[in-house]
Parts: sequence; structure tokens; C-alpha cells
Amino acid sequence: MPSPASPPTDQEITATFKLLLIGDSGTGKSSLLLRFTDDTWLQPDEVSATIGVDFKVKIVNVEDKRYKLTIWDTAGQERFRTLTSSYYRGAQGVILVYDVSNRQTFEHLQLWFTELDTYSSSRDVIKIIVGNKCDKDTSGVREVSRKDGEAFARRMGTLFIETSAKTKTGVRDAFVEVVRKIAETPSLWQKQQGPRPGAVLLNGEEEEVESSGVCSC
Ligand SMILES: Nc1nc2c(ncn2[C@@H]2O[C@H](COP(=O)(O)OP(=O)(O)OP(=O)(O)O)[C@@H](O)[C@H]2O)c(=O)[nH]1
Repeated sequence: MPSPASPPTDQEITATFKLLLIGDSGTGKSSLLLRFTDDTWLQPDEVSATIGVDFKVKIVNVEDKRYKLTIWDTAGQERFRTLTSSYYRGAQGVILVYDVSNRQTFEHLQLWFTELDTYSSSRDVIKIIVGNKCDKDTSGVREVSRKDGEAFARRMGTLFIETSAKTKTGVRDAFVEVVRKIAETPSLWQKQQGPRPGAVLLNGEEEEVESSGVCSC
């Protein structure tokens, strides 16, 4: 009888990347994170605003390499945002989220870029602009066209994608594109890698949520 495959260990992980989700309250940051890590969608009445900072860990395979992602989700509401600089420290990728059915959240992206420039430890941090809730197209409530989103992203020199946490459209692609781009930019991460004390063994799933937590300190 063949012996069971031994579980992959942390050594097989090419790198660990820190990703952040930022954007106005209600744009769907937590919903995107939950969809990506747990393939789960909560009904609107089950969702509550993020207080402080939440994070999840996920292992993802991109182009035959295995990456560990710690994905941080902050509160979009100003009154819960007390941790700003520590939140940005050491991040290699940032996902800036707006809601395609709310023009103001798109216009506020400029402010989120300013905050990012102020607190980010690297100019080279990989950014993607995500127009979420594109499923609302069918209900005719879109306020930001894909063309406007793309044009803004081009101007800011970032990646761009439209997503729906509700229908899954584009969600995995949004995260994978950022990982791919970070992986192509070794100066962003190679110095920071190395074994961490107390690293946890992973089990054999190709992609698995390893842990999560909430930090409101
Ligand atoms: N139709 C639709 N609704 C969405 C989508 N993503 C999120 N929502 C809804 O938008 C609302 C806000 O979602 P959240 O994920 O809590 O938004 P957030 O950006 O994390 O909000 P804060 O924690 O306050 O910063 C909830 O009612 C979600 O159900 C989507 O892709 N499509």
C-alpha cells in the first residue's frame, strides 16, 4: 500500500507576502477576503462593519510556486482607524477597493493613495484597484464604468480588475495578479524572508486558510 503523502511544510513555501485591503467603508473589503479565503458569502444582514483590523492567512499556488499570504482587512470607517502606520508596515501588496455602484467610493481612492504614500514602507509596493460589486450591473445601479476604472488605474500605474464578492467574479484573479506581480519584484520581499520561530505545519490542501484573527489594539 502506498504510504500517505507527507504534509507539505513551510520549507516548501517560496515566500510569505503581506497584503492589505483598503478603501471606503461598505465597498466590500471583508466580503472579498471571505470569498477568497473561505469561498463564503454572507447575506447583507449577516455582515457587520470591521472594527480595527482583521486578518486571514491563505496558501496559494501561483505558477508552480507556493506562497503564504497574510491578508489584512481594515475598517473603512475613520473612527475605527487607529493603527494606520503599523498596518501598512512591511506590506508588499495593496488592494484598493471601490464600489462600482457608488461614485464617491471611487473618487475617494485618491485619498487612499495619499494615505498609502504616507505610510507605506516601500514606493514599489504592488497596487491593484478593484471595482467591486460588478454584479450590480444587471440591476442598473452602476455609477462607475469599467472604462473610468481602467483609465484611473492606468494614470496611477496600478493593476485593475472588476470583481463581485457575491458571484465570485474576478476575486481570485485580483489576489493572484498581485501575488504574481510581487513575485516578479524580488527587491520587495527577498530580504524579508526567512524561517519564523514557531512556524506551523500545513496540511495537504492545495490552498487552505491556515488561521485568522482580529486585532483591535
Ligand atoms: N451586491 C454586492 N454586494 C456586496 C458585494 N461585496 C460586498 N457587498 C455588500 O456590501 C456591504 C458591505 O460589505 P463589507 O464586506 O462589510 O464592506 P467593507 O468594505 O469590509 O466595510 P467596512 O468593514 O466598514 O470597511 C455588505 O452588505 C455586503 O453584503 C458584492 O460583490 N456585490
